[in-house]
Amino acid sequence: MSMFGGGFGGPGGGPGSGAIGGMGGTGAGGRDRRQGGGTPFAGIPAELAAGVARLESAEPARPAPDEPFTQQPDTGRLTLWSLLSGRPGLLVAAAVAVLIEALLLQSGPYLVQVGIDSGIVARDVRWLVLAAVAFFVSVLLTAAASAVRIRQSGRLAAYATRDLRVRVFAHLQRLSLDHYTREKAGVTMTRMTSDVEALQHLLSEGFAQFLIHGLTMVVVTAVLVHYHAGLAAITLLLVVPPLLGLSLWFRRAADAGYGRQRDAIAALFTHLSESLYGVRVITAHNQRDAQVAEHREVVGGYRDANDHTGRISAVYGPGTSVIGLLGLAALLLIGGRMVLRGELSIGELTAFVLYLNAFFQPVQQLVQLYTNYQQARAALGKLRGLLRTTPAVVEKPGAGALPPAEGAIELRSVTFGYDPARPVLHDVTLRIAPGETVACVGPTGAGKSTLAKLVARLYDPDSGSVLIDGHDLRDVTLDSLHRQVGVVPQEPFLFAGTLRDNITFARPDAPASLIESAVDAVGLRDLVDRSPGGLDTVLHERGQSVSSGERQLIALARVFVAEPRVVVLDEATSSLDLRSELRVEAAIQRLLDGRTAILVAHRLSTARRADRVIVVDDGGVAEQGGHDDLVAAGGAYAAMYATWESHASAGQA
Ligand SMILES: Nc1ncnc2c1ncn2[C@@H]1O[C@H](COP(=O)(O)OP(=O)(O)OP(=O)(O)O)[C@@H](O)[C@H]1O
Repeated sequence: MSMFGGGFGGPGGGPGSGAIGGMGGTGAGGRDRRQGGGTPFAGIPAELAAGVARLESAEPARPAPDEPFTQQPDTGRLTLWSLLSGRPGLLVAAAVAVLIEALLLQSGPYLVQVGIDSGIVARDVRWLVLAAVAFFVSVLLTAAASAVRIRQSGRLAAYATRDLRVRVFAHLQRLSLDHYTREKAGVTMTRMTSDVEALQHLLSEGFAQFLIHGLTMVVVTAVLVHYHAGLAAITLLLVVPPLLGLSLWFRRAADAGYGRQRDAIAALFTHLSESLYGVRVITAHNQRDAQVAEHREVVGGYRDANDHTGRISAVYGPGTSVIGLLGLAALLLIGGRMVLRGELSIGELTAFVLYLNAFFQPVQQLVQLYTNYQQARAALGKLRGLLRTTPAVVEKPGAGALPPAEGAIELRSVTFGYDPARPVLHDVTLRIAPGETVACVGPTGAGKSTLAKLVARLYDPDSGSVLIDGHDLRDVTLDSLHRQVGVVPQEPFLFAGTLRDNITFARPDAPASLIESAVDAVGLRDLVDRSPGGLDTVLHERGQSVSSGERQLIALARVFVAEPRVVVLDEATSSLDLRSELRVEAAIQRLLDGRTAILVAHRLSTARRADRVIVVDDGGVAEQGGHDDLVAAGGAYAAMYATWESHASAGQA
């Protein structure tokens, strides 16, 4: 198993991801953009450079976040209110605009009544003109209030969701490898895309509309009572109880429905991301039709979830319409009789009908909004769940920095299992001297990579402790640890960015001379010279435009530039040609010079050159010693070596 295998789209860095290539940090390209060079504009023709610079200078500045990234778990609350109240100024401005808009909207029917009763019926043209002008002004004012409301609530939503996205992303950076092994990438993608968008939709439009329509209903009720208390009571009694009953049913049915819809979207994203990531394997194994069939199944699940929510909405929407129209019919009958009896003017009945209509319009809108609200609530629940996930590897509050390390490593009675009930390593005790290179060998799945992961503190032991220079890794800050322990994973991960971005990933401010010596030391000079833009050549996503051997060399250069005191290197098993293999080996040799190193050695040629070999088997260190001594001792290592040697010579023959 690869040191970083499983989980999130291949190799992943640990928390903080200091010298580690992986999930950690922003993409190399992103960082470079902030520094003003590199990726996006490398290779821009000179005649376009001025235009590009102009466009760049017109872009809004995005200052660094107020709060720096910390390793401490996120303990903040996540509620709709916490999202809304983050920018009180915008909230108040939007709320005031909502209030004005809702009140202005209600002036229409009243002005119609004045126009009819005081203008048309009383044959007074001045009142008619006055009512019409007032109507016109109120429409203009409503439009202005509406513009302010849309602008402010849009800004509020944009800020709130940006903060939320950054907060969840920071949390993802904090989570440790166990999370990425357990959780599917597609599910996390859904949290960050579809779920956040559902919230954004509610925050930008939904809440303001909720308030407008809610207020409208309250104001209209008051106006109806004012016009004719008896008529208002009869009408409302006829419509409100069935409306309430129907809404309660919808709430219950929708709750389950929208939760299911969120899960279905996550499953869809998961399948999509996995099949995109594995497209080469799918093609090579001729599984495209099977993938399509599987995707049809997953999409079918999503369709079913949508169908369910669509079905309940189809009952609720028309149901409320019917109730409203029946109410209007009853009003026409009862109100009409009152007009005939002279208890109500014709203008009042018209206004009453218009107001009742104005009472039902929000109900229709609220149905739609309620759907949005339910979706957002389901999304919020999922995001809250993600934020509550605690990393297995946490930094102690008040942990001190690991002082510049000599590089002495010690494992004291370490027991560890991914499932604590089934330990992979049992009571392992090991000391590695500063500057020593130790090669871990042993059967597949014996726990070699696990031992290396514990030294890089990608996991914590279940019992016992791991120490560097006598400092328990749990007592030092993750940042200071990862800066001094460099990890080269078995499958190096490259970011979409330039060669330089990838080499300086762990140390963006590395001096040019160090980058150049890293390139020479690991044997990347050929690649750099061959590439059209030299170090500024843009690599494709996940480094697909370079060979696997070159990816390994770049990963080695990355650690070289980071200058850690301890190197943990999970050697790749991929078969390189002899020349590449020799190049990688020479690069490793140079990288390890003067550093303490743990090599998970799959090639015994690597083990042969180490200061000490440890054979990991049966949950512990079965044998250890110098290569020659172990071969002479005739134990497990000697047997492995004899087998390897005979294969190697057969291969060469
Ligand atoms: N993230 C994980 N979750 C659960 N089990 C794991 C995980 N990673 C490794 N294992 C299991 O732990 C055991 C030790 O794995 P490890 O990767 O340390 O083996 P290894 O000796 O490095 O193997 P290889 O030579 O194949 O790289 C294996 O049985 C493996 O299946």
